[in-house]
Amino acid sequence: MRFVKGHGTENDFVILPDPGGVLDLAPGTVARLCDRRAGIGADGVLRVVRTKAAGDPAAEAMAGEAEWFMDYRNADGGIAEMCGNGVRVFARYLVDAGLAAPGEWDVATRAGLRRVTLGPSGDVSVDMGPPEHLGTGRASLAGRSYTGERVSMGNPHLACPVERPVAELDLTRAPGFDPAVFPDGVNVEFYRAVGERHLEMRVYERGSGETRSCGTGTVAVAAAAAGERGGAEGEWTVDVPGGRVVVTLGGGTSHLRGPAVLVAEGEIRSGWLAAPGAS
Ligand SMILES: N[C@@H](CCC[C@H](N)C(=O)O)C(=O)O
Repeated sequence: MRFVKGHGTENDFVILPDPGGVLDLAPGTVARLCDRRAGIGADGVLRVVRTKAAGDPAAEAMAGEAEWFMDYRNADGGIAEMCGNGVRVFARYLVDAGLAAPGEWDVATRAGLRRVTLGPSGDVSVDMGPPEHLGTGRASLAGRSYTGERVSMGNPHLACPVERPVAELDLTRAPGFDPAVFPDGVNVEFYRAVGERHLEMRVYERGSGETRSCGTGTVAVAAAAAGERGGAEGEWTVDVPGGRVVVTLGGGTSHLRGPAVLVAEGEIRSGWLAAPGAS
């Protein structure tokens, strides 16, 4: 099976081209592919499938509007509704592979259609839809409790403001949260203002652990920070361990812009896929 490796601000993905939807992507297979020692290594998998062949009625209902469906999986094999860096890398892959033209078009995702804008090379921008503010929530980390804003970007986030530099946080363990408040789990972001409309952020992602960036998370923290300042719309810069993205809030939606890089491509040995360790 062919694969491509890519990343958006070092949030990295194994891209699996499966236009006809023939691939049986079991959670264990995804986890093995994402394993950084025994597999290729990544924060998640992007299966590139034609919307009409996605094998999911909700996805196939978008076939008239989007040719391609982003079937995103977390590193643990679990399914997530949306991935902001993933959709940008997905779009870059489609253009690079000649499967879509540079310009503006919709990608189908489990969270609905997402409009991407890209040239033949360079940054990719995506309309992420309106951040949904759901009130406050709490997380715990290293014996401390944090209050944040619950934000849905199609997937669940808890955006927690902190006073100290985010580099000082210990994210080697998962933050605690109340499963009654977050029955499907949650991506927990910690952010701090470092300038005017300028934030730094670290994240512990549901299903992937600490990653070096989370696109939906950067929009969630920008939306939370804007909410604290009375709904400040416009451009927000968000620094993450893997680089920098720009979030624009306004017009009843949000946009995420940043790099999307294809790094390598190759062939996954079919013997390894069938029986890892045996080939
Ligand atoms: N890294 C992604 C988010 C991936 C999904 C997330 N872990 C979840 O389970 O919701 C991004 O760039 O948005």
